[in-house]
Amino acid sequence: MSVITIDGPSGAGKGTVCARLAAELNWHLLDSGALYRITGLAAERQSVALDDEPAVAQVAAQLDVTFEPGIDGVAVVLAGEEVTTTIRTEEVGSLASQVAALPAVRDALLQRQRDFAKAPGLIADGRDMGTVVFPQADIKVFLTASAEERAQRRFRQLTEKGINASLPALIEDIRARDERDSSRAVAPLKPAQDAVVIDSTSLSIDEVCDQVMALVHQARLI
Ligand SMILES: Nc1ncnc2c1ncn2[C@@H]1O[C@H](COP(=O)(O)OP(=O)(O)OP(=O)(O)O)[C@@H](O)[C@H]1O
Ligand SMILES: Nc1ccn([C@@H]2O[C@H](COP(=O)(O)O)[C@@H](O)[C@H]2O)c(=O)n1
Repeated sequence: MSVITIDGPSGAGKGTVCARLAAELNWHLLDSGALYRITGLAAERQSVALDDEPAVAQVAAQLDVTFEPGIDGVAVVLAGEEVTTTIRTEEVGSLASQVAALPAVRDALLQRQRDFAKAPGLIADGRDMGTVVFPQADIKVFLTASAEERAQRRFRQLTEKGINASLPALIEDIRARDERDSSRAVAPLKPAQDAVVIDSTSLSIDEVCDQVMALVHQARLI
């Protein structure tokens, strides 16, 4: 059973690339950010203060969540309610990065993430997949891009959905999230020592996927 980890900052293209690779290889997919987003949302809905670490960790440990594959992708169902779109908002992203800074929350989600590793293989998307969750992964990629390019991508993504967005606000938000994710004491966002760094600032999605597939062939995983 092989594992490929793709870590990196928000908007670098991890989710897009991981989904394509998982489909192409017919492997399992772990969107670890979704677990932190769901934890943030569940804590807020249960009126749990985000700085109450034991209480938020309990929310994380007891998440009543299912991932239901369908024609339009994977539906996320929290306590019987579909929250697929809700968890993708910038607001929930911010809740996620707050709860993700709590060590007890990360501990509570660790085994749930490792349980996604099943034959024939797993593509794991996150911030600490190669450093903490799957340190023995066969291939580790750190996918990055400039903050301006990542904000532009997010801006296009939101305006295509008809959602009003401000580019300067998105740049600021992305920088704040990078700072929070990189400076936290536990599992900070950083490339694993043995990661291959891919800067996608001027690469297309296809070019990034081709580079990762070249690593897959080089490692003879398929
Ligand atoms: N190389 C690329 N060139 C242009 N656009 C891209 C590229 N990679 C991804 N995108 C677009 O950028 C947006 C963000 O990509 P994606 O959601 O995959 O990033 P992410 O790293 O998973 O972000 P997050 O961690 O916040 O979920 C999407 O609209 C996607 O289509
Ligand atoms: N392995 C991970 C994944 C995510 N986070 C935190 O969750 C936030 C949301 O993640 P997305 O990938 O869905 O944008 C992210 O900003 C991180 O704070 C994490 O800590 N570890």
